Amino acid sequence: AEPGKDAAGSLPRILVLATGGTIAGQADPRATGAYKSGQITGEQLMASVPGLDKLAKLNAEQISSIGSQDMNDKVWFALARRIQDAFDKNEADGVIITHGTDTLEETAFFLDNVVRGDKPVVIVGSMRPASAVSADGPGNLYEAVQVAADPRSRGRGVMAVLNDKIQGARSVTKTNTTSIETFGSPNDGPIGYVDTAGGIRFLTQAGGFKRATYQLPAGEQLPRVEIVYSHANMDAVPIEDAISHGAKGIVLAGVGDGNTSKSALDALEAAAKKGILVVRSTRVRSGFVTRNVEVDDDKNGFVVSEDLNPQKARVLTQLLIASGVTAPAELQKAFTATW
Ligand SMILES: NC(=O)C[C@H](N)C(=O)O
Repeated sequence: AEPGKDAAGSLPRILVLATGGTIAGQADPRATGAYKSGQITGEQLMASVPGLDKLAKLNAEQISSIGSQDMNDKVWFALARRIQDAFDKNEADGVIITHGTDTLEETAFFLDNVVRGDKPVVIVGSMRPASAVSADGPGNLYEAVQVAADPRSRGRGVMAVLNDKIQGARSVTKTNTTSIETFGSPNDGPIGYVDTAGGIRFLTQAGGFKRATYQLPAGEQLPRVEIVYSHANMDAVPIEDAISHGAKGIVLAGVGDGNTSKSALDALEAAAKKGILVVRSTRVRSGFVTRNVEVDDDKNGFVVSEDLNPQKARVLTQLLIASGVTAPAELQKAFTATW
């Protein structure tokens, strides 16, 4: 069979789940420069890109129409359930999620941890609205379909496809506020490249790491986990605030190797003693937070986030709390990428 086609020569079936974002954004003709996310439906988006029908059989559904700065648990749960249902019933050979870029990495990581099976899930967005000069959405959409439709994409977890790069859910992060070259993987780089004319080149083996999968908690809500951002002259107030608002977990966006001031560390230690899951991450863009080097994690009862940035460490902390994991060794193991 030709690449992307099954033995019968039919095109792969790709389910497109639209959530909004700038990729679906449109400038208001009366306003200069400003635009509103989530104005164009998934159906319209797919119809606007020539040639997609030669790559796959596409079926678009609208899950939400929001800017991803408003992304929430309700949409996350709807996405996870719809994807799992489509895979379990063999309704689709791959899924594409159109999404805003602001929280794209968090949705990618959440789905990477809850969706079972090895069929491709691709998340795609754009930095410019459809109505902008040199809009990047159409090319990103075309490349997203190329990746989702390719059998070599199986067993790679959730992938972010933007601006010719294919990046893994664990490592991808937004690195620039406005540039179309914004998504990067500071620790390990992309897992592949895609070009609308030249096709796909993967740089890593499929199935490179086996992610755990967590059950979706009942209801539409993940436990409250706060991120506390450390800085010079840091005190305990933000941690005390998190505790007073019922946080079940606190992620430290620490300075350097996931560190913070003595008074803040003492407050985090007190929180851990109260049964709040404390995870040390870092505001630093690359590297790994190392256990028991600058901070005595064993004594304090802390977990380190390894290579996960604060916003992703928060997602995993929520899933661990929701799954009732409490053993320190199990909590720490969950943060270590097994590849
Ligand atoms: N480029 C974008 O998609 C930005 C937009 N605020 C969003 O995240 O939905």
